[in-house]
Amino acid sequence: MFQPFGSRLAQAMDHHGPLCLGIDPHPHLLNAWGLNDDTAGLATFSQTVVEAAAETTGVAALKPQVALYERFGSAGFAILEDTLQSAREASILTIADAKRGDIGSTMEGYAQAWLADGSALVADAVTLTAYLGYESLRPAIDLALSHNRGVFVLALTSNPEGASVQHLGPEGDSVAKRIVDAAARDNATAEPLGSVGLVVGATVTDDAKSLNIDLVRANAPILAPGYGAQGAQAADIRQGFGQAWKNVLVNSSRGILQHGPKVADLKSAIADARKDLIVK
Ligand SMILES: O=C(O)c1cc(=O)[nH]c(=O)n1[C@@H]1O[C@H](COP(=O)(O)O)[C@@H](O)[C@H]1O
Repeated sequence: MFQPFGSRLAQAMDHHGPLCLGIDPHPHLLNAWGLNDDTAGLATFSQTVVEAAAETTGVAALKPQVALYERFGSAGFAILEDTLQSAREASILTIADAKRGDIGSTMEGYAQAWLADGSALVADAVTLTAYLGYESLRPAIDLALSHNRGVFVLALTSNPEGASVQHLGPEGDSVAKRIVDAAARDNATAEPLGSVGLVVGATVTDDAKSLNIDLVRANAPILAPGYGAQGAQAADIRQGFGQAWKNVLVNSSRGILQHGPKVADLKSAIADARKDLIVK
């Protein structure tokens, strides 16, 4: 793992395409897969998704949704650790979707949990929220960069409520724009792609334009959830991101997971999504 996260992700996207498969073990999905909503069901679900991703070309990264493990307490975290480990063994990049954020001194603890060598929960990258200010995330950003890992900072989220905070600010200087501009500074010299990623929902690309946000200059991997279950369509996402599309990692969770529990069916859903997202 000698290359920066941004380079490793760029390589994975060149090979697999732009799909990030979210591992979101919702109770209703466990039930639909014929599993109990318990830790045994959680473990089977998670291992099946990793197996499907490992057996096919098309998944540039796996993004386990931490909340849906956390609901089982320490037993859920143990399964998350195993899931991250299995993905590592299959050489698939992992993004822990933990959405962490805190004052700098205690942010260091979250950074150690998700980004430090040897931590049981270590992932290639973690999602962060900058509500306490972008610079409060510095311990995680610095640890990520020094350990060839990455972060994805929420900028413009896919949910309709996000605008009530993220669009605030004088014209041309919204909260979201400030976050993107701050990431751009951290990524300024990185090639081919920075390791300080941004989350920009696939459903809100119009907002990025109207808020005058320059996603190309950010030189950031852009995690774009909203494809599939939240309704964003591939052609609109490509068009919406414009020149920044080459840096976009499109997440789909329920849209693909609903095709389980058979590995073969998950693999064909992955192949369909890949085909849908890639323009030849
Ligand atoms: O950080 C995220 O991944 C995220 C940010 C965002 O703006 N919107 C969003 O949906 N997500 C996550 O992306 C996944 C979307 O799942 P599906 O709607 O089932 O594809 C969930 O795990 C969400 O928590």
